[in-house]
Amino acid sequence: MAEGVRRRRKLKPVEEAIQFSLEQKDKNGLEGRFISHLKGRGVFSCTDFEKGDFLLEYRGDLISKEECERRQRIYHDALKVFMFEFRYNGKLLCVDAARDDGSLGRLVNDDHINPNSRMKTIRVDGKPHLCLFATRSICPGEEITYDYGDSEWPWRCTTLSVVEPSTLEVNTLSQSEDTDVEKTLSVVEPSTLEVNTLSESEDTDVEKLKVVSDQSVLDSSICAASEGLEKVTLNKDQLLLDDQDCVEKMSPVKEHVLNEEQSFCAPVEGVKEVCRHVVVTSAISSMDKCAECVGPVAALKWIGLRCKLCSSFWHKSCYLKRHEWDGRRSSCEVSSEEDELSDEDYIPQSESDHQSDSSDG
Ligand SMILES: C[S@@+](CC[C@H](N)C(=O)[O-])C[C@H]1O[C@@H](n2cnc3c(N)ncnc32)[C@H](O)[C@@H]1O
Repeated sequence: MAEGVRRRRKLKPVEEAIQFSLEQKDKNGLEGRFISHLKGRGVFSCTDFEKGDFLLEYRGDLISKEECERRQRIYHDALKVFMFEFRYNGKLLCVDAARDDGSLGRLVNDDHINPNSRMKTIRVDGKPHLCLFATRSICPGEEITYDYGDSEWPWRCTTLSVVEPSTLEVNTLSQSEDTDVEKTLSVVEPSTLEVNTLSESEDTDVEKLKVVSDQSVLDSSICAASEGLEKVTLNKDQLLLDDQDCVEKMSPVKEHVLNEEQSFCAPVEGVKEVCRHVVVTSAISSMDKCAECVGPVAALKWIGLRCKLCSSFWHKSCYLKRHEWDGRRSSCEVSSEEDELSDEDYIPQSESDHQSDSSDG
């Protein structure tokens, strides 16, 4: 067949995952949307996907356990949820997606009951990448979800919050979404160690290992334990089998302190905000959350305050509730860090600052 008319071979899902990982791009057919004040944003399909299809990469900085610990010390809670820890080749690693680079992988929400995708690690040029693959067919309009792993994620419980009638707000737009229950507890199955070798039509040339965490290491009631993790090892040109070790666990960080005594998945206790914030006025993405009220922001891009060190952002009025700000810089209570930025680094406060204050909290 002549070169010009040779039909391009459809890429296998893992090959596609490599391609998108290398290009640092998201695939067409998916979009981010604001869902509700409780859930924040999510990712939705605008096309049909088949079981096994590559969907998205959870893109961010690939960092070591030590760097992850360091960033956790300075990040606000609202940013820590974007840190995805996982074990790879026996090492604890983290993909830090706290910086909003516009990628969709960081916006995919949890569903432990009926998720439609699963996170796998693929190796590209020697480095692990976290990629989501469909576990069933997905229709246009469906939200993409995966199981964050066994943990007491607050949204998983079923306790209804009691709202005083006097504080009820009439908001026709968000009413239906906000009747979502507030979740405070979850039932967690005890972890067991199991290793399965599975084969799936699309990935027949790779071995997939499923490992659920060892109970001796994890307290299942508090840990973001691993579940259904799969590893696909690849390089740019070739799919390789890699059976020497397996991915033990992966999950977005749920407010963890990582140190040797507490296991990897112990919850944070008494972690103080140590960032001496250096705030500047900044245009904030319409879908980002204020670190203080974790609340909604304006429908359009808004002007708020952003810390240059930890990248948290706030409504100005929210920030001022807890911090001092002279219009140029600010500091948090607990820190020994000196901010050494020059005056040129600060954007003066302007009238346009906090134009979205109406949407506070
Ligand atoms: C990695 S972020 C996902 C994107 C997030 N929804 C946003 O708007 O930025 C993880 C955070 O999303 C929220 N989230 C994820 N799954 C959720 C769910 N099923 N219900 C409610 N909130 C959820 C929680 O606030 C969680 O800390």
